[in-house]
Amino acid sequence: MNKRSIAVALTIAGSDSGGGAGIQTDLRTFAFHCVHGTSAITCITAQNTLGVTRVDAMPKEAIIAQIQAVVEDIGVQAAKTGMLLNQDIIAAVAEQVKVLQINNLVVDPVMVSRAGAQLIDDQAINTLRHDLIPQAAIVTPNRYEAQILSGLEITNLEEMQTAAQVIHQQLNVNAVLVKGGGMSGAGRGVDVWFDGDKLEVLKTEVVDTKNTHGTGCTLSAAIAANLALGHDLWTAVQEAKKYVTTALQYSLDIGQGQGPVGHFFPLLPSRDSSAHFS
Ligand SMILES: Nc1ncnc2c1ncn2[C@@H]1O[C@H](COP(=O)(O)OP(=O)(O)OP(=O)(O)O)[C@@H](O)[C@H]1O
Ligand SMILES: Cc1ncc(CO)c(N)n1
Repeated sequence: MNKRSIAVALTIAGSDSGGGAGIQTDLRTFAFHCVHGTSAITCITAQNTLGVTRVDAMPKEAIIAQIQAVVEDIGVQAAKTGMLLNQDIIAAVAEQVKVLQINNLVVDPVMVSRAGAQLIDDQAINTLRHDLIPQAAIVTPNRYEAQILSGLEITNLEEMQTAAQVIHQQLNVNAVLVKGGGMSGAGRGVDVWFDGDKLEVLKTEVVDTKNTHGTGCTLSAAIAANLALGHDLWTAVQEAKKYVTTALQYSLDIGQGQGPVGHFFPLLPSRDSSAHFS
């Protein structure tokens, strides 16, 4: 049998039982980019469109074993991290990224939900800041995470731009994308990129939907997928931004709360960009 060559990406993240964020969304995003998805599960959330009802952390040895099993045999061209939950897990992941020399790492610093609730404690944030983020090709904080990482309040586009520059400098990270999903008014859905050279505003149309669960995971997974395919970082970010916008246009109206973004649009018989699933 012929061996086919395919790009491989790894997601190090939590499981979302509702299928809208975390590992489930990451693997779907990889698949729809024609990238083979591998995973290291950090925690199991009991979650649906209404929220998270329980979180169980995986033992750190199990997380390390998953990463080693994938990288030492299969190898990965890119990776992303999502929900890492606690300091022990963050430290273990940071150590593996270093030892196994995982390149093209996208760090989605999952710390605060879009609604503004802090998900991990201060010690964990410190370890994220010092041990993991400096190893990233790009870090993708949302508005609230960018506030924590920069120490600045963010209420408008100008403050997003300042925060991106401060994070770049203070955390010694290659590139920063401050995401504007949590902004109101004209800033909603506008992201800011800074790589120490170019300060860019990424803008697509605002999608008017309540079903935005998994936008951050989809964006970071799509950046990783594009990096695995060999695109440069700036191209990967632009492509990923377009991808998440389309996924929002095809978001799924399931459950009683905030439904997830939709990844199935390439499979639909007739694509109507104004259509939402219902
Ligand atoms: N209504 C919207 N219209 C257009 N783009 C949006 C909208 N909501 C979010 N986005 C985009 O989705 C991407 C993810 O940003 P967001 O700020 O939602 O991340 P997050 O808070 O990490 O997401 P999550 O809800 O998965 O935790 C960004 O590119 C953002 O601009
Ligand atoms: C498992 C998981 N990862 C990330 C997020 C952030 O959207 C979430 N809600 N759940």
